[in-house]
Amino acid sequence: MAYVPLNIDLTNKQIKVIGGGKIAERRVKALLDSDATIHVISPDLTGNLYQLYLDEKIIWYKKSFESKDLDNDELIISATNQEEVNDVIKKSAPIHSLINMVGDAQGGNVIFPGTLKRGKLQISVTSTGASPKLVSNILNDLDKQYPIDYAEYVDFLYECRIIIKSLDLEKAKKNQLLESILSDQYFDEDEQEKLTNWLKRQPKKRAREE
Ligand SMILES: C[C@@]1(CC(=O)O)c2cc3[nH]c(cc4nc(cc5[nH]c(cc(n2)[C@H]1CCC(=O)O)[C@@](C)(CC(=O)O)[C@@H]5CCC(=O)O)C(CC(=O)O)=C4CCC(=O)O)c(CCC(=O)O)c3CC(=O)O
Ligand SMILES: NC(=O)C1=CN([C@@H]2O[C@H](COP(=O)(O)OP(=O)(O)OC[C@H]3O[C@@H](n4cnc5c(N)ncnc54)[C@H](O)[C@@H]3O)[C@@H](O)[C@H]2O)C=CC1
Repeated sequence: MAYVPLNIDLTNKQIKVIGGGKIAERRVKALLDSDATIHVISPDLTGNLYQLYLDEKIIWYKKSFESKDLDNDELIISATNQEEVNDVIKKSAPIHSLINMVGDAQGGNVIFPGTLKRGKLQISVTSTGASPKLVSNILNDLDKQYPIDYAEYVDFLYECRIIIKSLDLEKAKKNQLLESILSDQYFDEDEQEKLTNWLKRQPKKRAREE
């Protein structure tokens, strides 16, 4: 089975996480920024999940899973430590749902990659279940390669790209500019400022059309 990498917007979607242990907590943390509604079904919760429940970041059903618990869920995360329960969850999932089986890489239709985040830059790595530890090692290497302040650097690139797109230039010239802003000198904030100011002074596309 081949898994296709996609980045998904889950705003206002309904997510059910079944299980309240360590891995459920990891998934909930990965989903917290998504503005989805997160329901957790589990007789117990880790301390951190319980705090998220108190803070009203998640909705908690203090109970064991039953088939009827799944209805309009766009994403289901099966994260109990009971294989039989995980099997029932999989069988009860509505046909259209995305389902992640944390204990069986190929059992669901969604795999959570390991992710390194630097603001708008996200690097996701998966081995499709072959070796989570390899994924972890690769993420550690990437962590050293892309320091924390990369988030600001990526914001700078984003700002430049918006301006460059608006300029009165041939496509080839724009591509050249987009390439040149990747030069190491622009890791420096003063250089960044000089360049953005210069770009802002260049003639805009619309100015000529008018
Ligand atoms: C399919 C997937 C789940 C999904 O899609 O949700 C999955 C499945 C399983 N993991 C298992 C075990 C371990 N997982 C880790 C670590 C991570 N696992 C992650 C992802 C995934 N793990 C998904 C695809 C991964 C891929 O791309 O290949 C990471 C990358 C991201 C994350 O979880 O957030 C995170 C590193 C994050 C980081 O370091 O930052 C460690 C290492 C450790 O904890 O040190 C171990 C113990 C060592 C070992 O067993 O190898 C087991 C056996 C369970 C058992 O034996 O009971 C299964 C079940 C199975 O074998 O299928
Ligand atoms: N994806 C990954 O990286 C990893 C996945 N795993 C897999 O994930 C599974 C869960 O691991 P952990 O979170 O560490 O286990 P855990 O023991 O910390 O948590 C299991 C949770 O499931 C709940 N649960 C049990 N029966 C239930 C039921 N009938 N209905 C609702 N909730 C129920 C428990 O109350 C508990 O909250 C493991 O069995 C393993 O197969 C394990 C390690 C890493």
